[in-house]
Amino acid sequence: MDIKARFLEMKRQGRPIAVLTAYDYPTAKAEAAAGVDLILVGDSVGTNVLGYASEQEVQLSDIAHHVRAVRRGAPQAPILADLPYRTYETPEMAVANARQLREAGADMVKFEGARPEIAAALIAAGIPVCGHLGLEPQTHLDKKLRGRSAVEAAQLVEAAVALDRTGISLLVLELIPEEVAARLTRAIAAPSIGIGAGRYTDGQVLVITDLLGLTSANFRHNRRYAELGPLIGTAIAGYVRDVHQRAFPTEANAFAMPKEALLSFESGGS
Ligand SMILES: Nc1nc(=O)c2c([nH]1)NC[C@@H]1CN(c3ccc(C(=O)N[C@@H](CCC(=O)O)C(=O)O)cc3)CN21
Ligand SMILES: CC(C)C(=O)C(=O)O
Ligand SMILES: [Mg+2]
Repeated sequence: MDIKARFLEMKRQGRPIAVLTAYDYPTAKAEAAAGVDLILVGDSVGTNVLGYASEQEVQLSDIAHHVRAVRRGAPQAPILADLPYRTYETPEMAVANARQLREAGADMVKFEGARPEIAAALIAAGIPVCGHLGLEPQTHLDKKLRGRSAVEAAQLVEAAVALDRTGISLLVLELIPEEVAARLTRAIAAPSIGIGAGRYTDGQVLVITDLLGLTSANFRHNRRYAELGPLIGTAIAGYVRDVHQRAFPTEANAFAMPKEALLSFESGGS
C-alpha cells in the first residue's frame, strides 16, 4: 500500500496516527523501534537544534542534511520533510526543491499555507504532500492561537477543503481550538494531524526536544515524557569534575602494553 493509502486506511479504521519530529540518526532509530508512524524532519530543527533565531533562516540544504541522517537511522520508516521558508514561491520551485528532499530520503513533503496550486503541482509530479494550516511558523511571527473567531475558523475550514480537493495525503493543524480541528477533520478526506489542536484530529505530532524535556519553554500543547535537560547537565558536569580531579579515566578505562613489549620498550626499543 502506498503512503497516502496507508494513512487513509488508519483514518477509516479510527486508529490515531503518531507523528514525531527527528533530526538525527540515533533519534530516528529510537523512533522507528518505538513504532512512530511517521517521522517529521521539521524546520523546527532550525530553532531547536541549529541555534537559528527563526524558522526563516532554515535552508533546503539543512533539511536535506537532516533527512539523510534520519533515513540512515530509520531505513524503513515513512519520512516527512518540511519545505523551508521561501522554497515554494512558485509551483515549479516547489517541485524542484521537493525533488531534492525526496533524493535525500523523504517520502512526503510539507509546506505551510492555503496554497492549493502548490499542492496540485507537487502531486502531479508524483510527490505525496502534507498541508499545514493554523499557526504557520514560517510567516506567523507571533506564535498565537489561530481560528479563534467564527470568521477565522470558517476561513480555516475553507482553506483545508481546498487543499484536500487537490489530493493531499495529510494535513497538519497547528495551534487552533479543538472545536475547529474537529469540524475540519470531518470536512476533509485526508487525515488531520494536530499539534495544539486538541483531541479530535486523526493523529498527533510533537517536537522531539519538547517531549524529551530538552526545551526550556513549557508549551500547553506538549507533554514531557522525560526531563533530559537536567540529566544531560548533570552528566556533563560529572565528566568535567572527574577530569579535573583525575578521577577519570581509571585503570579500567586504560590499555596496557603486553609485558614483553613493555620491557623492550623501556630498555630503548627494537
Ligand atoms: N520546540 C518547539 N516546539 C513546537 O511545538 C514548535 C517549535 N518548536 N517550532 C515550530 C512550531 C512553533 N510552535 C509553537 C510555538 C509557540 C507556541 C506558544 O507560544 N504557545 C503558547 C500559547 C499561545 C497562545 O495561547 O496563543 C503556550 O503558552 O504554550 C506554540 C507552538 C509549534 N512548533
Ligand atoms: C511543529 C511541526 C508540525 C513542524 O512543522 C515542525 O516541527 O517543523
Ligand atoms: Mg515546520
